[in-house]
Parts: sequence; C-alpha cells; structure tokens
Amino acid sequence: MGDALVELLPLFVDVKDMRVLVVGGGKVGTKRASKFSELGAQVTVYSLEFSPELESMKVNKVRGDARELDEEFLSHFDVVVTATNDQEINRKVCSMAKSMRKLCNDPTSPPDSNFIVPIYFDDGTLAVAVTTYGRSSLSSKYLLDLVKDVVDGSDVRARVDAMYEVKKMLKSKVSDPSKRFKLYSSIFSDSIFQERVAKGDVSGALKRAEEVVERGS
Ligand SMILES: C[C@@]1(CC(=O)O)c2cc3[nH]c(cc4nc(cc5[nH]c(cc(n2)[C@H]1CCC(=O)O)[C@@](C)(CC(=O)O)[C@@H]5CCC(=O)O)C(CC(=O)O)=C4CCC(=O)O)c(CCC(=O)O)c3CC(=O)O
Ligand SMILES: NC(=O)C1=CN([C@@H]2O[C@H](COP(=O)(O)OP(=O)(O)OC[C@H]3O[C@@H](n4cnc5c(N)ncnc54)[C@H](O)[C@@H]3O)[C@@H](O)[C@H]2O)C=CC1
Repeated sequence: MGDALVELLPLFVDVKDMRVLVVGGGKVGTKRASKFSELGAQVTVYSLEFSPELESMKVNKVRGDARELDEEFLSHFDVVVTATNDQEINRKVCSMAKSMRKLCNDPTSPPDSNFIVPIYFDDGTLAVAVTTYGRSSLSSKYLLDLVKDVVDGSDVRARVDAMYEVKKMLKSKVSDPSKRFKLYSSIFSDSIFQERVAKGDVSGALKRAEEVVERGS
C-alpha cells in the first residue's frame, strides 16, 4: 500500500451530473455516496445492506451481490467506488471498471485505484487538497490543519482577492498578453502593493497596481 509506482495527477473535478456507482453501503460507502451526492452527482449504491444514513439519503439503491456485477451494469456509470469489506471483490470490480476506462476508487486499496479521494478544504477563494497516497490519513489531516493555520495567519487570501482585481484591471487595460504577464509579476512583488494587501486594503492595493501599470507603459 502506498508503495506502488503509480503517479497521480491532482485534478479538481466537477462531478455534477456524473453517474457514480458506489459498491458497498457501509461506513466508507456512505461517506463517498454523500460526498458525490452533495456535489450534484447521480449516485447509485449497490450493496447487500445499507447503512441507516443511506436508507434516508436521496440516492438510488440497488440491493445485490457485487460478485454478480458485470460489464453491462458498469457501462451505465462514469465513476465507480468499491467500498465493500471484501478486498477481493473490490479489486475485481475496480479492475473491471478500469479495463472499461472508468475512473475507479478503491478506498480499501489505494494501489488498485486510478484516483484517490484526498482530504481537503475549499472556501470558495482557495482550495487545498492533501494525500499521503494512503499511507496515513491521520497524517494527511495533520498537514491540512497546519496549512489551514498558515492560510488563516497570513495575508494569502487578501493577496488572492487583490490579484484577482488586478487581473480584471489588466485584462481591460493591457491588450498585449506578454505585457500583462510581466505586469502581474511586477505588481505582485511591489512592496507598496504588498503593504496595502497586508493591511487588507484591497482598493488601495489596486490603485498602486494602476500606478505600476502607468509607470511601465
Ligand atoms: C487512500 C484513501 C482512500 C481513497 O483512495 O480515497 C484512504 C485509505 C485508507 N484509510 C484508512 C483508514 C483511515 N481513514 C481515515 C480517514 C479518512 N481517510 C480519507 C482518505 C483516504 N483514506 C484516501 C487517501 C488518504 C491519504 O492519502 O491521506 C479521508 C481523508 C477522506 C475520506 O475517506 O472521505 C478521511 C479523513 C476524514 C476527516 O478526518 O475529515 C481514518 C481516520 C478516521 O477515520 O478518523 C483512518 C484510520 C487511521 C489512519 O489510517 O490514519 C484505511 C484502512 C487502514 C486499515 O484497514 O487499517 C485505508 C485503506 C488502506 O490503507 O489500506
Ligand atoms: N478509505 C478510508 O477512509 C477507509 C477505508 N476503510 C476500509 O474500507 C472497507 C469498508 O469499510 P466499512 O465501510 O467500514 O465496512 P462496513 O462493514 O461498514 O460496510 C461494508 C459494506 O459492504 C457491503 N458488502 C459486503 N459484501 C458485499 C457483496 N458481496 N456485495 C455487495 N455488498 C457487499 C455490506 O453490505 C456493507 O454495506 C474496509 O475494508 C476498511 O478497511 C476503513 C476505514 C477508512
């Protein structure tokens, strides 16, 4: 586990309207089903038994034995999660899904997955996701908490907000993209701009950015 030579590309994916099959309706299956469902996916849970939360959740439920799943059934889905407590079954279903070029997450065996679900925060301005490739979820959570503290104790959100205003201003004022790209860097590293951002003075920072643009053109 975690030692497999698999390199993964981090992506932030819009799962809205995707068809997601969760095999196994226990604790882990419930977590995955509710996350995908919250984000607008069409979730089907296929399991021998369903947790009480799933019973009351608005997802499709199909009662059945995962040993009987076939390609015809899987062909109706874009994404598969194998979360039974039987590793052998999970591996078989995930392998079938991957051979059909589906995305498959096996939360019981990261090396058998072609995507994993990281721990993350997303406040709408910025998002950070962490994984240890299944080595230790608790350590991933520890790192994410450290990152959250750094974000909260720094001016990074104000920087993002100010630079977003700068981007809108530059796109409307400077038509040459190569000039714009130089200006992003000069503005970002300008000490007066930075001082105003640090004080939370986004409009003052934007004024300074405009001065940098006028000076440079
Ligand atoms: C690879 C991955 C699955 C994937 O591919 O998606 C995976 C794999 C495994 N985790 C296991 C155990 C635990 N998982 C948690 C918790 C979380 N696990 C999550 C993600 C992932 N877990 C994926 C990437 C993880 C990464 O790289 O960091 C989180 C972040 C998100 C989520 O699951 O929704 C959620 C945090 C929620 C929160 O705190 O907010 C806890 C702690 C707890 O329950 O409080 C424990 C017990 C202690 C520990 O392990 O640290 C075991 C069984 C080990 C065994 O059997 O002994 C396996 C399988 C294996 O290792 O074989
Ligand atoms: N990724 C993660 O965060 C974590 C992963 N795990 C691993 O995930 C696995 C599942 O854990 P839990 O959800 O806690 O187990 P659980 O016992 O709560 O749920 C298992 C579910 O699988 C279903 N199932 C079993 N055999 C089946 C079959 N043949 N066909 C259809 N459905 C079947 C059961 O009806 C049940 O709903 C375990 O192997 C565990 O090691 C555990 C904790 C965290």
